[in-house]
Amino acid sequence: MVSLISPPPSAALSSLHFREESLFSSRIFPKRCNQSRCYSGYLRFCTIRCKLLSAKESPSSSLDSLIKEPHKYFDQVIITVRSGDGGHGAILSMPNQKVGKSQGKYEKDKARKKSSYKRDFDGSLILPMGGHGGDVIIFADEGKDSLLEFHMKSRYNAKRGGNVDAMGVLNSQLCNGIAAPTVRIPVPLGTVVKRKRGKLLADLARPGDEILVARGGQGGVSLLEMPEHKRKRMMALTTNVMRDKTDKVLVLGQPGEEVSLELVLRVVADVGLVGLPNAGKSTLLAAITLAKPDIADYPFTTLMPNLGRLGGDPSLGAGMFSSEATLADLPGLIEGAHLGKGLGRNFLRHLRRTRVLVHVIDAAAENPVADYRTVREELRMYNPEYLQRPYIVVLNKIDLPAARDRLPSLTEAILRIGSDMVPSETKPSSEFADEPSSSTENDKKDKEVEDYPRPLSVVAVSVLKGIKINEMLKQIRAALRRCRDSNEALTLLINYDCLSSYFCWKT
Ligand SMILES: Nc1nc2c(ncn2[C@@H]2O[C@H](COP(=O)(O)OP(=O)(O)OP(=O)(O)O)[C@@H](O)[C@H]2O)c(=O)[nH]1
Repeated sequence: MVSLISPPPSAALSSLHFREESLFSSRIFPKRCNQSRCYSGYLRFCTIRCKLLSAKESPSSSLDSLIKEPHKYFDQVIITVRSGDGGHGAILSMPNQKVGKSQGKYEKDKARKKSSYKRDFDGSLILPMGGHGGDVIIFADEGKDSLLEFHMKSRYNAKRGGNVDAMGVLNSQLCNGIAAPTVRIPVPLGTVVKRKRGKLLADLARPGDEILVARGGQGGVSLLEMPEHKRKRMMALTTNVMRDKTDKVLVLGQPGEEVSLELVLRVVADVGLVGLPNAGKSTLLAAITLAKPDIADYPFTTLMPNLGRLGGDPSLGAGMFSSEATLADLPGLIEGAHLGKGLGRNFLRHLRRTRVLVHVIDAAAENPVADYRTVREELRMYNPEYLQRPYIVVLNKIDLPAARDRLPSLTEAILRIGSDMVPSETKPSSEFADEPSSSTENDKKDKEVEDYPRPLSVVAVSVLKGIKINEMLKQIRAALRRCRDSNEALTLLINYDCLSSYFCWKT
């Protein structure tokens, strides 16, 4: 017997075992019980306890994995919501109101008062209804920044509506059942709500945007039960007269609906910072906004997008606020990011809403031009539309001699890459331009990259040492303004088109 209950291998299990043993010896088994029966009972007890413990442990272990790798979970989740059922109506009968001639004025008044039921504008009786079941609404809340909490709680149920609280007799005091409160679920700005593996329901991009995802059940109606000879007269007063037993289903409240939803967060930012790991994106964000991202000298310090708010440019006077913008610092991209390497694919979707991209390059790296091409290529492979966005290139770390010395040739090489085709015979003169074109395979790849527009500008900075930060800010704001202007022009063009087609149609 001792060998059978010898301590299990793992420490956790052994502590469990010894806890069981102490229970076994002290409380559960009476001293006089037969030994073999006691033991089998003990084993059964242990099994039940172990099952209970493992059932209790499982959520915490999944919680641990969430805490360890929040970047994998912060922007996508599946939740289930259920709206409340409607409350039930009631089956009522009319009270006896025989007012005899012998009754005095007081009794007559009382009887009249009693019969002053709630009536509609056309004089028909209003019978109480069961309360409406609670709706479920998802709304965009500026105070939220991730979907992580939905992994801990993924089910939301609204309450059912109240029943009509009646004792079976119609009277003027009867009220509708109480409507259940709406369950309002806050999500971060930029959350897209979809049916699980189904159609898109809403894109909650602005504060206050909301969507009703599950409508509460309607409350049941109340019915009047009448003897057959009185029904005809009563039906002139209300249609809710019960004719046969099958009508009773109308009294029951409608059930609520249950839906599984997929929530996907797409960060809302005007400017997206992209680049290889360690290029200095987080340092840049910290240098120009009040954001406090993690910064360290190793790749993938940034695990989740960081957001920062860029203040307006005071030199623009009243137009200062038009130069405000939100910046998103995304985790670094590496080659193969579009296929899921590194953290890339998880975050590339967060560029979707950006208007301008800032491509940060470590100018002191071994081959900054190749780094530049890698990131452009990853963007192209993920979504070619990303390469059509206006962007500026920031050559960072120019405080380091390695970067400073190669700055002119580096800038030139980068400005050569772009859709304003360089004649293929013209060999670039810079030290970097030769390297990727050494094989035909690479030639093809370069061509594809060079099919895309050139950067609006290339600025050399040191975000750590604060060198040329203002010049960079000027370029970012200029790019934003350019976007805004082109958007306005587009809107004007559309409006003009609409107007002209309207006048054509009129004439
Ligand atoms: N010398 C110098 N170092 C810099 C500069 N900017 C950033 N660094 C350093 O580069 C390292 C990486 O900076 P981060 O801002 O974390 O880089 P990141 O691009 O956000 O990196 P990931 O989080 O991996 O994407 C840190 O040690 C920074 O101090 C700069 O202008 N000059």
